[in-house]
Amino acid sequence: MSVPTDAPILTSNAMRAAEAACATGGTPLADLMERAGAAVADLAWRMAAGAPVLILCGPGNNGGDGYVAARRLVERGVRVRVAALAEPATDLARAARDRWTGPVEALGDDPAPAPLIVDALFGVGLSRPLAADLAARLHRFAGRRVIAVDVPSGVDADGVQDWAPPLAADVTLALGALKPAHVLLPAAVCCGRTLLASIGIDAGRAMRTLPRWQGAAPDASAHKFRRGMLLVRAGPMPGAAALSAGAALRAGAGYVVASGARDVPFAAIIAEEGESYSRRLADPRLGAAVVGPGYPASAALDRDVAAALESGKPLVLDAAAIAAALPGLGETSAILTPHEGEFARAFPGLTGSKVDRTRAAAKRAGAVVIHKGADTVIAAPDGRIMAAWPGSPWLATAGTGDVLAGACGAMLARGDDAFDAAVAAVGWHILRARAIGPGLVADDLVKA
Ligand SMILES: NC(=O)C1=CN([C@@H]2O[C@H](COP(=O)(O)OP(=O)(O)OC[C@H]3O[C@@H](n4cnc5c(N)ncnc54)[C@H](OP(=O)(O)O)[C@@H]3O)[C@@H](O)[C@H]2O)[C@@H](O)CC1
Ligand SMILES: Nc1ncnc2c1ncn2[C@@H]1O[C@H](COP(=O)(O)OP(=O)(O)O)[C@@H](O)[C@H]1O
Ligand SMILES: [K+]
Repeated sequence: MSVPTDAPILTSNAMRAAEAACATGGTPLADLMERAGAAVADLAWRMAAGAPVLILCGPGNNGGDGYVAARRLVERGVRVRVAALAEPATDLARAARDRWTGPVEALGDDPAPAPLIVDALFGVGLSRPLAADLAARLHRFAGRRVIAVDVPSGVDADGVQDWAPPLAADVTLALGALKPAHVLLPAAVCCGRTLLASIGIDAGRAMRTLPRWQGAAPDASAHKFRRGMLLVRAGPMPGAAALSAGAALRAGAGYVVASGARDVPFAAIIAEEGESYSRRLADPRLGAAVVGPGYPASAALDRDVAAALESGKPLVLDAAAIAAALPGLGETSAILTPHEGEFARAFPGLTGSKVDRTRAAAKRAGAVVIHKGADTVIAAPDGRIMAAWPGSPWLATAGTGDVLAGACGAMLARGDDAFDAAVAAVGWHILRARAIGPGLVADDLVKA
């Protein structure tokens, strides 16, 4: 499973708007469909490697892409059959169908499978779950290699509904831009490897997949304080703060103070008595502070969060510190790092896809939100979104969230904009997890 890095993502509505803008700008929609179908054909030609191909066409423009691909594949000498669910229902699809000169079988007659199936039944226009009889028909193709055109048919492209597609894809070719379904669970796992055919649409930069993390080496003028000084506040489970502090050093902070933690992973971490916390917050060299790792809700947490907010420093707020800080967050530059349960508690009543909910939470809080999980979504209050699918499933182990909070602190302490800091920290976290792989424990992210 993979998606292209630093690639645009559009919802179905935004896609239609981009499509319309293209048409207004002088590119007819038929040209877009021709480019889409050509890209599908090119991929199918490579994947078929000489074997026959069966293209399943739906009634809309997704089906239109299928007819174009069929024509293009025949031109390249591939043995192609087409099976249609229904007659084309749009002018574009009808025109594409009319230029396909081969026979069209009926999907309802259960056509024989081929080694490669191209699923061009439904794309962003799916308006309800697939009928049971169609799902049963598609199940019969399971086990063949499958290319999904735009999205696997049956998936809600916007990622709001968790409808399951009957036929998971080996490769999904996203058209114009990725859609939320390519980066959100449960659909993302059904897409296999997602590729992007940009087909000349201007997809903007508001919502994207994570860029590959590339930590720049410190420049010649660097010194420890300029690289960022970070304070990590320990709670009743000081091991969590120790992991955060260690991660911050590894992620590039120049100077890390752990307040109230004794057993820190590196001698280079300044482990201080908890009493010096408020004094440290006032240190003019301090770039940022982390509160929350290993610190359950309590009056003490409330006091520590209040002191952190009072300091005016950029903050990383994790776990119970998120809900504790929200009422007083004001203009504080902050990154909030909830997992699903913490998110639901801190931001009740939000609906829509994980992207919609994370965007709304960032706006409500006026802070950057890293909504963690296998399909991590990062949102800024100004609407910027970054989707981190697929991370590394080896991160599903205790303490890795503490490591992420520390990495966020390092990026904030060096002066990054909070959204850029969150993106860099998530990228660093995933890259390190992938490098370690099987058997990863949170300490490895810090020590390895
Ligand atoms: N964006 C771009 O730039 C480009 C987009 N392109 C392509 O267009 C695709 C979007 O096309 P689209 O809008 O025509 O919708 P599509 O997904 O084909 O399906 C709609 C049809 O399905 C029907 N229908 C819906 N649900 C159903 C169900 N459960 N069971 C049965 N029927 C159902 C629905 O009927 P209705 O809901 O009205 O009953 C309607 O007839 C996009 O994904 C991409 O592949 C490229 O060609 C070029 C550039
Ligand atoms: N299945 C998964 N695939 C990829 N990343 C995951 C998965 N499960 C959890 N993660 C990541 O691991 C981290 C876990 O954080 P969290 O739940 O706060 O753990 P802890 O509180 O024990 O430190 C997050 O960065 C999350 O995105
Ligand atoms: K499809």
